[in-house]
Amino acid sequence: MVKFLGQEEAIKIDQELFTEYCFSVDQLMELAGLSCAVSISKSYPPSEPNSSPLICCGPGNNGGDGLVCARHLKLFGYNPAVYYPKPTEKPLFHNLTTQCKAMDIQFIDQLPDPQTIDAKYSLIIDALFGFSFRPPARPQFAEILNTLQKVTIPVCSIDIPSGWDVEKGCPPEGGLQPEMLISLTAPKKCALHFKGKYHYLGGRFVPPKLEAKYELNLPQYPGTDVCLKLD
Ligand SMILES: NC(=O)C1=CN([C@@H]2O[C@H](COP(=O)(O)OP(=O)(O)OC[C@H]3O[C@@H](n4cnc5c(N)ncnc54)[C@H](O)[C@@H]3O)[C@@H](O)[C@H]2O)[C@@H](O)CC1
Ligand SMILES: [K+]
Repeated sequence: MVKFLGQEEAIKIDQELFTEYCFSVDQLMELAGLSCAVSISKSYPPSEPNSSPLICCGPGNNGGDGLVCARHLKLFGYNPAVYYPKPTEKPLFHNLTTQCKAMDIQFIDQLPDPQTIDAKYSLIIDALFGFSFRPPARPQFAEILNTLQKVTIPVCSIDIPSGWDVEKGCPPEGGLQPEMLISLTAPKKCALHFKGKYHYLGGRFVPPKLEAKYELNLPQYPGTDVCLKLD
């Protein structure tokens, strides 16, 4: 069985990819975001009427995956919009935002109320927080999560359902219940509590020696695919 990572282990693997293997964040983020877009296209094909995902991006690298994913979804024929309430100053994030805007992806300044979200969009892509999140969410994001909990369109979470404890899962007071989860690199322990329909693995960039060192026991990706549906 594939290994479900604890928070510290996920952070350690991430660090090792950058230090020992000399990947840049841009490289891994591009592969992660692409695998998210491909996974989403398999579960929610762009040919379905009104294929307008709203990608909610947080302040860290999980948000960056969301921006990359938005760009690829646009190329796949979707009409994505982005909500990015706390943009990061770093050049990488500035570039990703510029690329999206240059491709006519709409950025919205305010998150509408749940009813308006349901009427305007087909899917929420939750790229708010990944494996570095520590609950509880601070007020600005607690409010955003509270709104997203009330929408009835499906939610697809990238790496971690935002607001969840990376290891223990959904907080006792309630949280997002995504229909789809895309685990990147390897699933984290919270994914054991995921009850949605589609669980994908993406981020096909783990060097075999690193996989062996951490005994990730990753399933075999089919052929040249960048993602894989887990049972
Ligand atoms: N090596 C990997 O596995 C890769 C990871 N990537 C992505 O990077 C993610 C991890 O990114 P980061 O380490 O930047 O962290 P996150 O994106 O998980 O979040 C960090 C940000 O959230 C804020 N934050 C943390 N707790 C908060 C709270 N309680 N309330 C409000 N804000 C809070 C922090 O201040 C920081 O700005 C992964 O989950 C994955 O999506 C990919 O981009 C590329 C490869
Ligand atoms: K997320």
